[in-house]
Amino acid sequence: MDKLVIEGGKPLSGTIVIQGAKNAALPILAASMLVEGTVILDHVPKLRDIEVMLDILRELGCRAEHNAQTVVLDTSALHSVHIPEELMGQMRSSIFLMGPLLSRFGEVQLYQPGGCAIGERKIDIHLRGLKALGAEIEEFGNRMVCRTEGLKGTDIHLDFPSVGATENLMMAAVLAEGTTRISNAAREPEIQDLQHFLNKMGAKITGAGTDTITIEGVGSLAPCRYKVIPDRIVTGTVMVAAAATGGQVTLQNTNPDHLTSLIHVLRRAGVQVIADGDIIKIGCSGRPGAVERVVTAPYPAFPTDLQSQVMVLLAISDGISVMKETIFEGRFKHVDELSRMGADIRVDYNSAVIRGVRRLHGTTVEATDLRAGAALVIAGLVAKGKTVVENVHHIDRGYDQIEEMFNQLGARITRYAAISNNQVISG
Ligand SMILES: CC(=O)N[C@H]1[C@@H](OP(=O)(O)OP(=O)(O)OC[C@H]2O[C@@H](n3ccc(=O)[nH]c3=O)[C@H](O)[C@@H]2O)O[C@H](CO)[C@@H](O)[C@@H]1O
Ligand SMILES: C=C(OP(=O)(O)O)C(=O)O
Repeated sequence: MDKLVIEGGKPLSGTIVIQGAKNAALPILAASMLVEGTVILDHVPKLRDIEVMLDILRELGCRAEHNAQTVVLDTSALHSVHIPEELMGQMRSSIFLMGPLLSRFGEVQLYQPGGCAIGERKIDIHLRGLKALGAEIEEFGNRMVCRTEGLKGTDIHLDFPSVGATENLMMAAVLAEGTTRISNAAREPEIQDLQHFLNKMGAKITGAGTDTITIEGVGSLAPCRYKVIPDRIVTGTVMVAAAATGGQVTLQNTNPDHLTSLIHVLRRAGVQVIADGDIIKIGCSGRPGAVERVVTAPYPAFPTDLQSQVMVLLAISDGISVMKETIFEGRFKHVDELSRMGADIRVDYNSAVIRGVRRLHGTTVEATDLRAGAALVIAGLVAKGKTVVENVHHIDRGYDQIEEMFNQLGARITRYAAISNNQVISG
């Protein structure tokens, strides 16, 4: 597995352009299977999860190319509705194909999705919603066979505003007969992006961004070209890294409206944040202040995907902060690693009490999941001395070469690519 070696202690400075959003691109790639013809998607980041999604689409018979930041999909030769177990297990987002394939072909065979070990991550809300639309789902252990004689619009209330279930059901309902209303829907910006994309292809969806989404079924869709929104979590990761290193950074291709809760937390910590159009400027001099209480919750509240990164800032702040995680029960795995770098953090059930220390020190740490890994890279940038972050493949799921992203801002990070057994070469 690749590792990153970080020489810490240098403030980040300069300008950076933010990549397109992984969590918007993945459902949009799946939604493209609803249409016959050529779909062109711009600003799709080069990430491990995107590669896996494209591999799945190729298995289904779709032609898929990803050059620079543009993906070209030709869905006219789709011939399979069977997603291979090995690919299905590589990420959570493989589940996004359930709604579109079922809707277009009346059948899909797939397996339980994989993904980061951050919690149990059931799919019961997806399955209940699809059954309400008229799907018959048989489960054989890990394997699921879903069939329908034709989906029919209905009212669906989600027990929890699940992002993935909201998206899956929107995609399933687009070609269903009649009108579907999803209440207690998730409101994340990526759901609005999916609505914009589907409507551009001729769908009739309103309400994304609110807790009630209405989908009027249409007979067919027409292919289109679409640009994916900026990645708010990558934006937030760079903002936190800039602040934690006491740097001055300008971020381009951002949407500050998607980051209101983070901006609020950073300002409470004494970080200077200036938002102007699609540009965010971050400046921080001196030690950040503690933030009494940060609670993760569905959008527009503070995002769970930025919890670990912000914890690094709080770990070196002046005072005591509390971070409460309400979305995923297994999302404090970075705490042990940060503690080994000198942080003072105590976890009690779903809350972490963080007593700020003056500095962290470099050591060897392990990325246990995507955002935990990003947090350890920030910790390495802040720390005195050398930090080695292992298991970088988790980070590669969501950041397009994180070392290059930070090195553009003056960081000193080297990737070592493992090639076999104990042999390593510099990347
Ligand atoms: C590709 C993508 O967009 N991933 C994001 C998406 O994940 P994802 O769509 O998986 O997250 P959900 O909103 O569905 O999950 C939130 C909570 O609901 C639970 N749940 C979900 C579905 C279900 O059928 N049953 C159930 O119990 C999950 O275990 C979790 O505790 O939203 C999360 C919450 O903002 C983010 O952290 C992920 O980065
Ligand atoms: C948890 C994440 O992604 P996924 O839902 O794809 O596992 C994430 O992006 O932080």
